Amino acid sequence: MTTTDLLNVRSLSFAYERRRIVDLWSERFDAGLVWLRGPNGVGKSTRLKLLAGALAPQYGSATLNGKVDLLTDPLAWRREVAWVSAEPPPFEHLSPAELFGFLAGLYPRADRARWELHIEGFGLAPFLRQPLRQLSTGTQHKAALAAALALGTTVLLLDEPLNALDEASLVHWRACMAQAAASPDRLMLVVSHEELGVTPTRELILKP
Ligand SMILES: Nc1ncnc2c1ncn2[C@@H]1O[C@H](COP(=O)(O)OP(=O)(O)OP(=O)(O)O)[C@@H](O)[C@H]1O
Repeated sequence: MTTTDLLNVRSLSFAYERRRIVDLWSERFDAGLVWLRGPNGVGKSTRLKLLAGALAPQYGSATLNGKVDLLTDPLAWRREVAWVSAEPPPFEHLSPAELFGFLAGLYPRADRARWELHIEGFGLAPFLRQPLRQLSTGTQHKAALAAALALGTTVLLLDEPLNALDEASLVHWRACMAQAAASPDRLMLVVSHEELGVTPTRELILKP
């Protein structure tokens, strides 16, 4: 019997100007929660950006479920992959509710009921109608996480998701990661310098 990897990264390469940061990166991922680790500057965020389609690789590609290719099917790829960067979320003029409404129009399996559960879990109800730029760093981050978690994508890429989360939000976030670790058909790929607080399906440690 042959099995197909959920995510197959093949020789992905990227250089900022002339400095090669990601060099022929090949990796196979199954479903679950993967903790991507490594020292500062090793290229963790750059890898997430490449997989998110936010940076274009200079060589190599990646395939989802043996079907959707990063380079040749970029629109289908984007519908299957959500990314929350370590930066404040884009569209700072939108409120958390508007952010989800906007993203829900782009992702075919976005689920409002699931989003509402994360709004409750992260204690975001009082902030739903305020522009993101008026919210605290942690609240903006939670709004981005709540939206991303509800998009129903096959892959969720998260860069330092534990940053700026208060204790109550960490409890909810850890429950989300534990659920991701048990998923049979979705991948949550997390870059974090902090301990996750749950057991990942796999740890992937990058070396300089
Ligand atoms: N826009 C850019 N232009 C030029 N170089 C960049 C740019 N963004 C990142 N780099 C460089 O690429 C390298 C990898 O950066 P990246 O952010 O991917 O590392 P990281 O492993 O996520 O680091 P950290 O743990 O500090 O977040 C670093 O040397 C960084 O200086």
